[in-house]
Amino acid sequence: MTQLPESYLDQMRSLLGPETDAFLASYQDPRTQGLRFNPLRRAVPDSVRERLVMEWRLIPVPWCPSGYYYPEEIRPGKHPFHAGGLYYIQEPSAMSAVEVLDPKPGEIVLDLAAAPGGKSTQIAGKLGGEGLLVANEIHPARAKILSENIERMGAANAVVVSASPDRLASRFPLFFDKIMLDAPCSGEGMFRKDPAAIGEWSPDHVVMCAARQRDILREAVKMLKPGGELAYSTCTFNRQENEETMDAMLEEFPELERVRTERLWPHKGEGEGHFVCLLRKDRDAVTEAAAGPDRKTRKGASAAGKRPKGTADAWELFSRLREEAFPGLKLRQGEPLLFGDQLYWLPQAESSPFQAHWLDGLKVLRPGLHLAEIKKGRAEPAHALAMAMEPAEAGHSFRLDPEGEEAAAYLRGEALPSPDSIRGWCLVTAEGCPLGWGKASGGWIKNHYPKGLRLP
Ligand SMILES: C[S@@+](CC[C@H](N)C(=O)[O-])C[C@H]1O[C@@H](n2cnc3c(N)ncnc32)[C@H](O)[C@@H]1O
Repeated sequence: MTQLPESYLDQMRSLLGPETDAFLASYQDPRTQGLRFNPLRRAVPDSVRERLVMEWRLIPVPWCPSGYYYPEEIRPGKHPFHAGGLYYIQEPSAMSAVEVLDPKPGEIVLDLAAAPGGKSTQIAGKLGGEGLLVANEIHPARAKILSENIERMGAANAVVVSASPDRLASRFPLFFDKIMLDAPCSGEGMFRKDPAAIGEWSPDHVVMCAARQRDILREAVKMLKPGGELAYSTCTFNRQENEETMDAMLEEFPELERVRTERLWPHKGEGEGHFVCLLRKDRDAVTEAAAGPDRKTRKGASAAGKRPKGTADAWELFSRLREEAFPGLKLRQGEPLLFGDQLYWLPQAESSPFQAHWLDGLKVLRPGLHLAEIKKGRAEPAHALAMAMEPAEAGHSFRLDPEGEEAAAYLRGEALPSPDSIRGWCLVTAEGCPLGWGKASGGWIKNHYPKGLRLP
């Protein structure tokens, strides 16, 4: 491993005292690998997960009930269950922050620095389809990966945007019950996993990261409802970016209180380093901002019962497709929304309506669940819809053995032979996990697995 900078070693000695040797010795340990099962895959029998736990020698992660360590030689990212969103591969310590935030079904949650989506997909799993997740990532290319991961895991009630924190704060003052801020940091906890990160580290970089974190936190506080909770996390060890950043926020915002702080250390548990602190905003906090986004419904904005004509026509075409191909489809509270020729289902939380025009002017990667592409006089089902469905909702589901050659062929984009009796759209599944769409005719299933996702 690359030599650690002397100033970093000094910092760790003053932070850890007599524990420093044990900490430094942990750099010689192999890095840990983790995966987290997706609670949204309700149709997958428990026996399937139990079998994987046995066959892959998975060991539970103590701080995350759905998390497991897996041995280095297992390659879960290459298995069809990964494409089917049965689990998300995530560094085990990183699973702790959402457990501390503890989102509940029905809540309105923001993940402010969300790509590639470890914490967002964990939040979506805990919401269980009820409530709303706004997942934001400032860098557009990373936001695309975030959106793909949210789609793969079948989260129907997630909106994905790419905005700076101040831009988002001006749209959503006092709107969120819970906020996750997994902040950009100096990444000291990643040195073992990613030795290249060592080269980017310097005391000045720590100072810059701490200043940036405080700027982002100020915007996060503006978006938190009175009584709401904010989990701040980093994968770094120094006090400036952790305790001192929290102290500065508590001093600046008297309406905040510290609920709990957790630190995970590589020499004390199995995993890289992580810091998490949960802050709560006083229920009676007096704020100057008006609660919630601008509530005026603008002309042309979608609102239940007053759909613009384009949306109404697209919804009609989608309804025909739904009747024919997935009559059992259950959509939670929400409303249809047409973006160009793409039809989405804008999710709604019971406690607070979300209006489409609040997204105007923001870079939106996904204004909710992508239902269909509208083509001339017909609707074609979206891949995201397949991933958010259970097999029982589809008119036809075509079951593949996840270990078999046909599942691999489907994920490579190949057509599959099918019984003559099946015609039309069918959901391709593996042990209750959706993989994507196929369209059957004449004894073959035409492959509709997206080209960009196909495996070599
Ligand atoms: C630690 S990573 C987030 C990891 C993510 N939460 C997960 O669990 O997969 C921090 C993210 O913050 C983003 N970021 C960088 N600068 C930012 C800024 N000024 N405001 C908001 N986010 C920023 C980075 O692009 C990066 O994706």
